[in-house]
Amino acid sequence: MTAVAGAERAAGRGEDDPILRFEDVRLHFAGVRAIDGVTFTVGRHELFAIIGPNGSGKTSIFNVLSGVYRPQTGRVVFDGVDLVGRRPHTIAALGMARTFQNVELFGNLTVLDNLLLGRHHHIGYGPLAAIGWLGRARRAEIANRAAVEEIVDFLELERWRRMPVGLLPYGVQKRVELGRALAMEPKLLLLDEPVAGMNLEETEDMARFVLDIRDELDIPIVLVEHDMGLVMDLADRVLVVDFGQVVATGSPAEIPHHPDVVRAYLGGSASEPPGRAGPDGRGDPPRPGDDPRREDPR
Ligand SMILES: Nc1ncnc2c1ncn2[C@@H]1O[C@H](COP(=O)(O)OP(=O)(O)OP(=O)(O)O)[C@@H](O)[C@H]1O
Repeated sequence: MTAVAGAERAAGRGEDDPILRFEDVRLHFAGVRAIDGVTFTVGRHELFAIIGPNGSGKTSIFNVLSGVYRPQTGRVVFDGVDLVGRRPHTIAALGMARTFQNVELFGNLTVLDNLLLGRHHHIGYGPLAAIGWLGRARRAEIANRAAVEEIVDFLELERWRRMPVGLLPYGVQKRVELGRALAMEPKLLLLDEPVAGMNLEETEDMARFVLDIRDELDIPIVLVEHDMGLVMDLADRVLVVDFGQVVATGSPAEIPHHPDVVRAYLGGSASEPPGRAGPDGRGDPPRPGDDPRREDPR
């Protein structure tokens, strides 16, 4: 970790000049209020987690951030640029990279080629130069390959670098997807359930890489994750949403004891200890389908 980044996080100074402002955003689908007036900021050195029961609006927030959904009202300001109404590829080019709940890679391409695809915003030359393999195209290609090799090194992917991604274990595929997002040299990384479906060893590896991205690469991260142990271990701050609204925002130490958070997860009183689906990192994490209160209209 850079000493500056750590000190700034500890002092909470990331919020004075946040990389991201999500301001009073509302996104409705017919009668469903997927996001209902949510506001938060993410600091420039921060690992910010979003948690909530199934159907509470987490993915919708990611989809608004990355331009998949356009909110009816509210502002999303990323590094000084208003994102509402911009297309996903424009937002990606502005420096917001995303991984998905399910692996979205080209299974028949090698690890190296999948990572190179993440560099397409950095190509910087036209088709003629590419056909002629002219100076500019050649230099860019060499630089892109060097950048990709650094990622291979950083994420410890050496032994699989020339293998088709489709043949690799699931945990490695998720790591390649993370690598492809890093290949974009993002200013902000959105991680959508990065350890979903992983075994313990793969989860521990992923946790280590996520922390290294924040601390060594100094890239701020927004994390949506059902694994509460992971969230409480990694996050600087946690936002809890339910029914599209903010329940609480606070440190991992504060959140499990927040009365409204306990109520949101258990539907019980604040004096009840967090239990099976409690956000304390001790109980089983809530899984898709766990929440009996909601029908998914999709
Ligand atoms: N495209 C859509 N059309 C209609 N309703 C939608 C759409 N996308 C999301 N919703 C609804 O918005 C609400 C929030 O859904 P969202 O997927 O954001 O929740 P989530 O917290 O990510 O859930 P999970 O933890 O299960 O992934 C749900 O009621 C969902 O059914």
